[in-house]
Amino acid sequence: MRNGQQCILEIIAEDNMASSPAEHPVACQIRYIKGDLFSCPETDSLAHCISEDCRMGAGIAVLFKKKFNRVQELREQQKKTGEVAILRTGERFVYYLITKRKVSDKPTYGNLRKCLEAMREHCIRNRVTDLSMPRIGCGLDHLQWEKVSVMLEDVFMNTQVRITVYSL
Ligand SMILES: NC(=O)c1ccc[n+]([C@H]2O[C@H](COP(=O)([O-])OP(=O)(O)OC[C@H]3O[C@@H](n4cnc5c(N)ncnc54)[C@H](O)[C@@H]3O)[C@@H](O)[C@H]2O)c1
Repeated sequence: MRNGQQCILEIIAEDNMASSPAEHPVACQIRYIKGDLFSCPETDSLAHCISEDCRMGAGIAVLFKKKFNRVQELREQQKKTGEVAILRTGERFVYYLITKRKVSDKPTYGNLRKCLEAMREHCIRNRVTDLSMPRIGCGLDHLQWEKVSVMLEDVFMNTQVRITVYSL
């Protein structure tokens, strides 16, 4: 026969299961700000897209290279398309989504998604709560923001990560 305490514990456990994230997905709402990405709080982690060779000769990547440099450190991580190279600087992480092999290639939505999933796993493991980025993949790389934003919301659903997207 069960004692009262055990019974209460079992009810709490059932209650917790009923409100599990799988049954009540927590939507990821992207916040939009018009302005320079680098005006975001210094504690926000940052993300943008590059190619495997880590050449950052055009677009917003040039600004990342100027601000953080450490290109050799990024190259030494030897990340491939679909993965993410990462720098830690102060309290923030800077994510370099490797969305394509060469600078002259164009990324696929599938590879961008793999990069976002890799970044999500790192964010979760490292308790990243605030992540700022430009409209990734949608400038020189010609992806469509309507599709990329839906993908971002989907990948970061059920996480504690608040995403802010800056555009000029
Ligand atoms: N030769 C090269 O090195 C070369 C060639 C092609 C592309 N690229 C670069 O471009 C590729 C990434 O393309 P992408 O479309 O993801 O990026 P992107 O075109 O650099 O930028 C994405 C979006 O961010 C916007 N943006 C630019 N500066 C700012 C700012 N300060 N604040 C907020 N928004 C801003 C920009 O207008 C665009 O809509 C990478 O390969 C990267 O290295 C380099």
